[in-house]
Amino acid sequence: MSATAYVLILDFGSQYTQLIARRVREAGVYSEIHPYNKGMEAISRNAPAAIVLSGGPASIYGQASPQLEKEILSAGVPILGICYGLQAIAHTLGGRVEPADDREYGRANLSYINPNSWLLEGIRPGAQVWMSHGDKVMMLPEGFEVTSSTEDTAFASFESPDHRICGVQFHPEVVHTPDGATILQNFLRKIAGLKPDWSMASFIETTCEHIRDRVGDAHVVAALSGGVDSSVMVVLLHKAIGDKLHPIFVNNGLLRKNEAQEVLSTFEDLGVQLDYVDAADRFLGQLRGVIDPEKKRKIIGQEFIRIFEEESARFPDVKFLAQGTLYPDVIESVSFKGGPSATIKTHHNVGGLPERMNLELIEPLRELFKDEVRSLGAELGIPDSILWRHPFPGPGLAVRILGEITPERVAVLQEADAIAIEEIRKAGLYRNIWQAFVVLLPVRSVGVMGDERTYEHVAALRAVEATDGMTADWYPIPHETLGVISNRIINEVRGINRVVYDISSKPPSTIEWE
Ligand SMILES: Nc1ncnc2c1ncn2[C@@H]1O[C@H](COP(=O)(O)OP(=O)(O)OP(=O)(O)O)[C@@H](O)[C@H]1O
Ligand SMILES: O=c1[nH]c(=O)c2[nH+]cn([C@@H]3O[C@H](COP(=O)(O)O)[C@@H](O)[C@H]3O)c2[nH]1
Ligand SMILES: NC(=O)CC[C@H](N)C(=O)O
Ligand SMILES: [Mg+2]
Repeated sequence: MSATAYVLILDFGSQYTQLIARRVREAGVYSEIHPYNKGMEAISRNAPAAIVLSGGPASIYGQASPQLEKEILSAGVPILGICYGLQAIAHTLGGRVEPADDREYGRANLSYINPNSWLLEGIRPGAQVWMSHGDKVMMLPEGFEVTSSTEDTAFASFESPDHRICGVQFHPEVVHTPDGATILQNFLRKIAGLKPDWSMASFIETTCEHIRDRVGDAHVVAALSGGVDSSVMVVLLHKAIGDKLHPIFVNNGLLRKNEAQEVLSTFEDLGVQLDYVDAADRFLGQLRGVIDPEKKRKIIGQEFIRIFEEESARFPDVKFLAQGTLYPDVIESVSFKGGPSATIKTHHNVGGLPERMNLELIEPLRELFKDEVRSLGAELGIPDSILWRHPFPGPGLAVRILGEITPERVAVLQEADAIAIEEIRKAGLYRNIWQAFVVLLPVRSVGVMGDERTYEHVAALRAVEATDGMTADWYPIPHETLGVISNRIINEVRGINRVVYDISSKPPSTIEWE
């Protein structure tokens, strides 16, 4: 994205890092998230107009805690430290950070605001802010000025004499800090002098330019599932490089009922030529006897890549593989060294990739969230019927059949899932729900059907609401609809005699069961 002024966000492992990126984009400025220890590398590659240091779970004075690269502070770029980021600035410049006697979590109010503050311009004393810290700055670096305090925290924010380095102990990126957007705007506009000129339209333009530069005369194969992300990615790349793009759609035998036919006809209508690979036997063969969820994911990730490599031999000069990877796929799969965020599950398209791969990756949506991808898709003119499909994971029904995957179990789950979705659509709920599906449990229970004893599988219905999939709550489908779904599944699908409803949120559960 070399032509665009951007904000470099250095991630110290906060749960909110991705929210910072969003807020910056919402303020009309492009941003990129990099690991905390790769800041200088990013700066030397492409100088940012401003830097934000995220929060993080560690204590800056602790052994092996993620440290701020000292040169960042003298790079001449305006810097905003948030929570751990503020503590890192104070610690690195000779201030003092210590464990607090009174830890502060949740609501707090700024009892004092320094009228000289550039960052807090327009914010009134008493403003609510959201806190989440157990450590405190006890002494400021030389020359720095305190710009606000709460009852428990003397140094709730500070600024350097020239106002270009500042920090806030509270979290301006969360909605519970009502003035957070103003504070971030003050930083971006007043302190860093950035203009709000980033939009989805400019994203399309710069991304296309960037892809054309990178690809040159080479050809690109694209992994297309027919889902939201890869459909948007394919249309974007097609705009950038035209016929040098070869989308490949793989039937891994783990798709939903009739999905392969539907995807083929949708893209035929859109006038996009697909390379269709029916590899159901290959995937199901590899997965035989495997029950460990992480093993399933890795096997599927590797098999996908092998197929893409094999297929790419059918086209001339293929050097790249394009995928519809999004930011949440990355953050939940990767944990970088010394750091902070944990691996939750290996998304097949990120951590599931084999170590040696002959194709270079192109992932133009890697920094975006699903709702942003949907608005990008709308900007590209993609129909709502594609953009508003529920997300469906690449490993497909493999992570919804707990225990061993067999062709019979796949068929049972496909039927049950199709009934649930059909009834959810009929009830007019499809678009209110982020994702709904059925999970087949490796548990059997006793039932009675037509005076006969049955001993069959239990199915779980899951429906969640979310905006980006990073957090989610279970969706309250009305009892009447639940009743119809359960009734139809038990009556129409042989092999299931009991349906339960999953009422867990994420966290502490996840959306998929594996
Ligand atoms: N059956 C498939 N054939 C080819 N590529 C696939 C397939 N399934 C997944 N992929 C690749 O893996 C990526 C990640 O899958 P993921 O499910 O997150 O995205 P999606 O399918 O494009 O969108 P959605 O999240 O809406 O389902 C896809 O963007 C695509 O590049
Ligand atoms: O393409 C994908 N490959 C995967 O390996 C994968 N695992 C989870 N998901 C989807 O990601 C979102 C969050 O899921 P979890 O709460 O289960 O982690 C939900 O939308 C999941 O469906 C995946 N998508
Ligand atoms: N949210 C944060 O960044 C917390 C920073 C640090 N771990 C503390 O507890 O004070
Ligand atoms: Mg998908």
